[in-house]
Amino acid sequence: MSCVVRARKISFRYENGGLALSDLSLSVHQREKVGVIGPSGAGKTTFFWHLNGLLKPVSGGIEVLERPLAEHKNISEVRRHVALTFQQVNDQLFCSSVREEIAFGPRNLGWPKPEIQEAVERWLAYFELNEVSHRPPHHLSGGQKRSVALAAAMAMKPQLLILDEPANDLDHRNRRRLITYLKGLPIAMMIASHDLSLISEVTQRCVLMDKGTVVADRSTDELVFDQSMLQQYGMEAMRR
Ligand SMILES: Nc1ncnc2c1ncn2[C@@H]1O[C@H](COP(=O)(O)OP(=O)(O)OP(=O)(O)O)[C@@H](O)[C@H]1O
Repeated sequence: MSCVVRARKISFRYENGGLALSDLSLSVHQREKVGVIGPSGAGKTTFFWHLNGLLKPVSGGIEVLERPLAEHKNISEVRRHVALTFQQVNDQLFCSSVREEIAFGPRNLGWPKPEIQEAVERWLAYFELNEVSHRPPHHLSGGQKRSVALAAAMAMKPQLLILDEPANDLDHRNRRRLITYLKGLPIAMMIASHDLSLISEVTQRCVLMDKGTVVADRSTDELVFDQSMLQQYGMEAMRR
């Protein structure tokens, strides 16, 4: 099966900072759902920002759909395939209505009107946003904002959806809804979260990061219950 994204030995250092990524290699296949866990500061967000070109590695390389990032026409093309949703959902919403927010990406890509309309209707329905479709995203609840950000990402038909702490600000009911939505999306996904139960419900494979690199890459069912492994990295495993 071909890879949606492949990182080959990437390293990165922030200005004035230490090494945030160190020789990190990882591949994700089409339709594969992968959890990314690790202690705070392990480099999860930094890694995600490399996958759609927001940051560039100082060494190593990233391939999207089997082509190095530099060989894609431009960075917008990469971001069409690899949709990143931010930890702070407010950073992602800027249009005057939910409808506009979902239409923004497809419109920017120059899609014909009927296709844009179809994408908007499809994702409004999937994320149960019809009732708020004319409201400004900034006036919605945290759960609804999260859904709008996901709908806007999905409207561009990405091959890989990257979610950074998607359940951060959600109450129980909205967290349950999010899990159902994510399980139903038939595309590759990478989810960074400290919520191991969410990771175990949505993903089949899980990588553990520490100090900017991958220290374990196993089936989610094994890794999230591995008390001795997770304890080494200051994390608490799930209990059966
Ligand atoms: N803008 C920045 N400038 C300098 N150092 C940074 C910057 N952003 C992150 N870092 C450092 O890079 C390392 C990796 O941070 P990153 O946010 O990627 O980790 P993380 O695993 O996503 O953490 P968390 O689970 O808390 O979200 C940390 O040591 C962090 O302090």
